[in-house]
Amino acid sequence: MLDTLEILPGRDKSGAPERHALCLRPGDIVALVGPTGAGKSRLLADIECLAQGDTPTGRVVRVNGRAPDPESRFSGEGKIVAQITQNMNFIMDLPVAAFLRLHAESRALPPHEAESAVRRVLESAVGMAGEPFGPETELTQLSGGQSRALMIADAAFLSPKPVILIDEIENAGVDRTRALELFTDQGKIVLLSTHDPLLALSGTCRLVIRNGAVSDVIEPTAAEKENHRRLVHLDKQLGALREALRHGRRIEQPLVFPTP
Ligand SMILES: Nc1ncnc2c1ncn2[C@@H]1O[C@H](COP(=O)(O)OP(=O)(O)OP(=O)(O)O)[C@@H](O)[C@H]1O
Repeated sequence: MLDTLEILPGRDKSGAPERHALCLRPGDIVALVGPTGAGKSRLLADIECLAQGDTPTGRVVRVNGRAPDPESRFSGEGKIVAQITQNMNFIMDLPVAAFLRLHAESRALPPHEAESAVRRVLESAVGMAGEPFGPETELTQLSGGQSRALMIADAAFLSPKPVILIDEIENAGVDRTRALELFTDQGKIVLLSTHDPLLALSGTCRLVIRNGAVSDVIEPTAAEKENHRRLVHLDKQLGALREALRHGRRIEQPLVFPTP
C-alpha cells in the first residue's frame, strides 16, 4: 500500500541545488511542463527507477518515508511504477479478452472478479478510443489510439502498480480527460509530461522544469480551474469537429465557440 511518494531534490544541469521537494499521495495528478530538453523525461525516469542519488540529477525517491527495497527498484513484478507513452504498442498475438483474462489470472483474481475486471477494462477502453472494438478483436489489429486506450484501462483496473507515468499522450488518440479520471478514481498517483494546456491544467499541481530541475510548483487558482472547465468544453467541441471530418463531412458553418 502506497501512502506517500517523496522526491527529494537533486541538482540542475549546472550542478546548482534543486529547491523543491515533493510529497505525492494517491489521487494526485502532477503535470510536468517546460521547454524541450528541460528535463521532464529525466524526472519521470528518476521516479521510474526510484532513484537513490545514482542518476545524473542526484534525486532521491522515498516510498512511504523510506528508501525502497531492491525488489521494488529492480524486479519487474515488485516495481511500483507503470509507464505509458504514445509510442507503445502490443506485440502479442491474442484476442483482446484472452489477453485481459491472462493478465487477470496472473494477478490471481478469483474467476468472477476477473470476468468483471475484464469487462470494465474493455468498456472503459472502448469509451476512451474513438473507434469501438470488441473482445474478439486481435491485439495486433488495434489502431494506435485503441491500443493506448486498452493499456490505460488495463493499467487502471488490472495493474497493481500505484504510480503511473505518462509521457506526452496528447497525440495518443484517446480521450485524455477520461484517462486521467480513470487513474485518479482508482487512487493512482499520476505524473505526466505534457505541452497540452488541457492536461497541464488538469493537475492537482504542475511542476515547471527548467535546466534539469523543478524550478516552480504551481497549484491551480480558482481562475485556472475555471479556465480548465472551459478548455474541457472547447476540447469536446473540437472532438465533434474531428469526428465530423473523419466521417467525410464538410465544416462550412461559421465556427462559434460559446463558453459554458
Ligand atoms: N539535472 C540534470 N543533470 C544532468 N543532466 C540532466 C538533468 N536533467 C536532465 N538532464 C539531461 O538533459 C537531457 C534532456 O532532458 P529530457 O530528455 O528529460 O528533456 P525533456 O524536457 O523531456 O524534453 P522533451 O520535451 O524534448 O521530451 C537528457 O539527456 C537528460 O538526461
